[in-house]
Amino acid sequence: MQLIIRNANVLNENGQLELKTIYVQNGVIDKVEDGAGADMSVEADIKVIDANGKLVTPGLIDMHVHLREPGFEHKETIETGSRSAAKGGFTTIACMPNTRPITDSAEMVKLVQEKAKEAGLVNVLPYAAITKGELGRELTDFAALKEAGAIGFTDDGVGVQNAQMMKDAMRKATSMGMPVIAHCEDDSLVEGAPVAEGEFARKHGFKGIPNESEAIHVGRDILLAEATGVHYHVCHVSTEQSIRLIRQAKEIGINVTTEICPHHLILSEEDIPGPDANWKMNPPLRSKRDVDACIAALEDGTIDIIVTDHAPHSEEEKAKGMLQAPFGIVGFETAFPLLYTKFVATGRWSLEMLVKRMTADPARVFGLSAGKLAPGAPADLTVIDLEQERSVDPKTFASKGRNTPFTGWKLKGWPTDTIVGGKLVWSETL
Ligand SMILES: NC(=O)N[C@@H](CC(=O)O)C(=O)O
Ligand SMILES: [Zn+2]
Repeated sequence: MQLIIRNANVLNENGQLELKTIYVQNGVIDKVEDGAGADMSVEADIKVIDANGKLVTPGLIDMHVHLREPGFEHKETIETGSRSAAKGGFTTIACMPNTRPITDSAEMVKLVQEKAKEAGLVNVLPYAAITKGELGRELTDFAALKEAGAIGFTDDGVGVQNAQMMKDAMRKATSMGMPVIAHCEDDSLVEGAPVAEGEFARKHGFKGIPNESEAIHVGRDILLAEATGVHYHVCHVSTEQSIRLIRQAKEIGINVTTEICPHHLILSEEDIPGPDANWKMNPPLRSKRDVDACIAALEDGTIDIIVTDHAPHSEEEKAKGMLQAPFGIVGFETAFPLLYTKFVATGRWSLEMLVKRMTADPARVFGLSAGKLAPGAPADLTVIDLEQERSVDPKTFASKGRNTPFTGWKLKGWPTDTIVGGKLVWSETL
């Protein structure tokens, strides 16, 4: 046996917690036994982790992250991003291609994989661009990118503006059994606007980003997905209108899935305290009405999964102010505690639902072998202390990014140990 985790509180099929002992061999879960497990004497070659009754879940999965390497190493590297993910309890992450150069060639996909392997922390799955340079003009070589290991196609960071281009991409992706993942944004409606339309924009004299700039693409692409049969996945959904369209499309059997970020479930534009770019992200914080629609959609399954959209930027870049600073906030190290504190500790959601939307559901949507805690599954596991309470302090982040609107928030449910392929890659006690 390679690793034994005893005293693990594990969710059973009925969503109840049960004490288990998890045995790991060759990077795979070998068996899960009832009970806390004997106080095993330490044998030289077996590592024993005593979870002390803490929650143990399948490793968290994050299907929308920005690792910035190559090209923007001052914001993050694959190594610092992987460490930040591990600290947040994530064992599998899927990284976006908006690096410099853009991940639009087999060579770049391989580079990301090599750097991730060197870091040796979490599983990093690369997305590749839909169009060369994410410029929206010419499709990339989908076959070569798939062959190199890309798991899907996306121009995240920008929307594909041309409908014919998107349709061609979907046709090609369908023929290869690959998903198209879309950042939904119509450029003509958002130019020069740093925040959503609403009270905050009016008060500070900013042009507002309207809801329909997202929903127009969602509606267009649902029709294109219907025509082409592609698996169409909507990035970081944030509006009532997009949700309405996705719900209707699902009802009539169109192959559409979607994701949401913690901040779009917790914050609205009314919460923005002032013109501070740590509150600037894309999509922007919307109205309370949108937040309520997002929560309800996650609860009824219209929204399939939770992602962080971890988007680190340097302090200098974020200090440029609301208009000039880039969009994006970090997400790995606060995601689980935020959602646990806000929705589970308050009794609105079951623990089971939160864990499912961050493990089994992303695995189902993207066909991954991860996401379950059972014999034969990869030994990717997260230990979480549901009782531990502390405040968010960006200075302690493993990420290079400090750009979060959640500084000082007192949260419960902090990951304490992260295991990938049977290897302890992060522990608060290390
Ligand atoms: N979400 C953001 O606000 N920013 C992302 C791009 C993106 O995901 O659209 C980034 O790369 O910084
Ligand atoms: Zn995006």
